[in-house]
This record gives sequence, structure tokens and C-alpha cells, in this order.
Amino acid sequence: MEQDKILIIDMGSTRNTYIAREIRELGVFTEIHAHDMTREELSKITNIKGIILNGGENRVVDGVQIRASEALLNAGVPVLSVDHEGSAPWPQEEEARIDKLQSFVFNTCKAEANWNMDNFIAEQVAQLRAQVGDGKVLLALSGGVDSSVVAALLIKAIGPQLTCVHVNHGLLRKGEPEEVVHVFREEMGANLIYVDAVDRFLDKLAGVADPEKKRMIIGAEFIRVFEDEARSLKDVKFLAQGTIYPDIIESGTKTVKAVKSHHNVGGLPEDLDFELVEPLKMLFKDEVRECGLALGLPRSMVFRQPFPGPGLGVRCIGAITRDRLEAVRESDAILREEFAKAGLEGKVWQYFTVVPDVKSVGVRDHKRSFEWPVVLRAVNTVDAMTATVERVPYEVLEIITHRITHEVAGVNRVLYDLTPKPAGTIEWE
Ligand SMILES: Nc1ncnc2c1ncn2[C@@H]1O[C@H](COP(=O)(O)OP(=O)(O)OP(=O)(O)O)[C@@H](O)[C@H]1O
Repeated sequence: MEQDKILIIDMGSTRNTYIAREIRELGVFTEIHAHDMTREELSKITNIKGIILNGGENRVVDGVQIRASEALLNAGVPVLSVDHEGSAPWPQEEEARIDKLQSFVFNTCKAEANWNMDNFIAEQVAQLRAQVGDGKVLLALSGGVDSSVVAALLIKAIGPQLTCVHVNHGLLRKGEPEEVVHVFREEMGANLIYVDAVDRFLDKLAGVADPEKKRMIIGAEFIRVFEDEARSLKDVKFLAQGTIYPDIIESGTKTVKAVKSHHNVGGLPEDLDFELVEPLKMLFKDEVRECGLALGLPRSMVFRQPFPGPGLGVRCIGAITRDRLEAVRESDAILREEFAKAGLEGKVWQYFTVVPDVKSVGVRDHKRSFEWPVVLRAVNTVDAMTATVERVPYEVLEIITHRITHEVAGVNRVLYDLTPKPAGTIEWE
């Protein structure tokens, strides 16, 4: 069944996503669009039941106050004008706001609460089949939440026409490449190409201490490895990407300049001219997780902690060496294991270990040792702009310290990073 839709029109509000989410929580699908939508753009969207003009402080763009297009005003569906400032004030209290939205969406627009994951998946499967036909689709599968959910959706829609490429660049967490291969190849029956590019990446990174250079090398090398795989496959027309709604919104709207550029597998050469397939581009992160669960992905994958693109490479501070990288990977695995045992998994936003390139004196087997420290980091954040440090129980820290100093080669100290953001950032590089 086609879902009913309410369009949120960005008239300079910074709260478009909030209102979009509030209506989705009422069970009605929403999309955020620009104020100057044309009749043609509008005609491509089916089942529009109502339009909300969402005004706010950014209503003046390049010296001109923006207005909703004629197409929007004459769309033939109810229009609600909402302003977070003067003219049409919007209630501050959540309850009053939800009442107003509920009344508009259900009484005025007569929308049905038919937005749910099963309907979303059914609609996406139909759309993917229509878009792709009998063409071949390629997907770079990191094992992160977004690309994993895209993979699961495509497997359901067009199974054998999909090829996934998982690149092991040596900077993944312990057990991750194995889990990706197991879940997708063995459990879900996907065509999965596993590329062992560990030496290729680590050789390129040898001796490079500058964090920006490290990131650039990892990004560029990833494109090269992926390009090699893409060229070796014949007749691939489509490239699937795990673009999600915040990626699009953060790339900037017409009233707000870009917060960050939209990442994903950008930078492929022009002759590899794929048509993009982006089935999650209208979902928020928690909806992506819900979708993943509904498609049968394991919880460990769906609720995976955020992990930086360059992986453990930015937690092995300075020039990466294989032995210190192993110390990061092994200590990270111990930290995750002990957090899970202590009931902190799913409670703490992000936790990991860092191994700086310094050594200090210690004692091992009655002899003087000269080894690295492992830094533990565990933080909570709502928007990643600020972060607070988790007050991990002392006993848990002691267990972790004991295990790391006894089980991880080359480590004789464990430190806990007590710095909130600001002054520190979440990651160390
Ligand atoms: N090791 C890898 N193997 C294959 N593809 C990868 C790998 N790392 C990244 N990618 C691809 O690049 C995209 C962007 O990577 P990034 O690390 O920024 O992750 P993301 O946006 O959080 O997405 P995800 O949740 O899928 O990891 C991924 O969605 C995936 O398609």
C-alpha cells in the first residue's frame, strides 16, 4: 500500500527535522522539501495529503525573504503555516504541539497512519525492482549500520543481481570482517567479494604521522581498491549507497549552508558512471536500525557503535605500526567485552581505546619493561557537538586494566580519559 505523505516545506526553520519526526511518530510519512518546489517536482510525489510551511529565523536568503512557490500553495491539499517566531506562533509545549499536528494531519488532511516498517520495506522493494529491472547493482559494504541495511534491503528486492564488496583495510575492529562474511554470505546468501587489502593499506600508511594525511591515504586507497573491483565486474549499471536522511539534510538546504559534505563512495572516476540506488535516503538513523531488525539483521550489527571511516587508523596515534595497531584492536575488544558484561553496552554512546606513540617504564616478570599505555575513552553525546564522560564504575575499570595489561602485547599501563568535549574531541585524531 502506498503511504500517505505530509510535506514539510523548509521556509527557513531550523526545526524541519523535529516536525518531520513528530509526524512520523504519529504514523504518517513526511518528507522535507524546499520552498521553491515546482509543479513537476510535486507531481512526482504520490499520496500527498497535506503541506506544512515551516517558517523560522532563516527566512531571508541573500537579502530576500523567501516565499512558498505557487505550485505548493495551489497543490490542492490543506496547507498549515507554522512559524517559530512571530506571525503564526507554534506552541512550545510538546503536548500542545502534538495536539495541533494530530488535528491537522488526521482531521484536516484525513491522512491515514499507515507509515510503518513493513509498509516501508514493501514499498522500497517494489521501487527497487522498478528502478533496477534486471540490471546489476554494486554495493560497498562496510559492515556499518547503513550499508548493512541497504544490503539486506537489496538482497530482499533483487538478491542475485547484487554484488557486495567488503574491503578489509586492516583498520576494522576485531571480528568485524568475519562477521560481515558470515552474516551476508552464509546467512543471507549474498554475492560477497571479500577483499583482503590489509598489506596494501598498511604499506601506504607506513611512516605517515599526520592525521589528515592518514585520512586522505585511507580514503583514496579505498576508492582505488573499490574501483579495481568495480572494473573487474562486467555490466554493472547501479551503485547502491547507504545515504540516510541526515546526510542529505546536513549537506545543506536552500536556507542553511552545508554543515558537512555528504560522504559515501564519492570520488570514483567519471567513466565508472553508475546510477545511484539510495533506498534509505528518507530514513532517520533510528528508523534505519528498525528497518535492519525487520529485515533480520543481527542486533550486534544494527546497534553497532558509531565508528569513524578511517577505523582504528585514527586510534593508533601518529604513524601506524602493525604491532601498535594490534594493541588498539585487542584492547578495544577487551573494553567492548567488559562493557557488555557490566551492562554498559547500549547505555554508553561510544567507547573505544587509543594507543599513543609513547612508551613508559613498567615491570613485567620481575624485569623492567618499556611499553605503550592504552587510553580508555567512554563518552555520551546527543548530537556529537558536545560530549560528557561516562562515570564508569571503578571496579569495571580495574578489571579492564588487569585484562589489558595481562593480555595485550606491548602494553604496561591503562589510562582513563576524563576530558569532555570541549575541550577534547571524541576521537583523538
Ligand atoms: N571497509 C569497507 N568496505 C566496503 N565498503 C566500505 C568500507 N568502509 C566504508 N565503506 C563504504 O563507504 C561508505 C561510507 O563509509 P563511512 O565509514 O563514512 O560510513 P557510514 O556513512 O557510517 O556508513 P556505514 O554505516 O555503512 O558504515 C559506507 O556506507 C560503505 O558503503
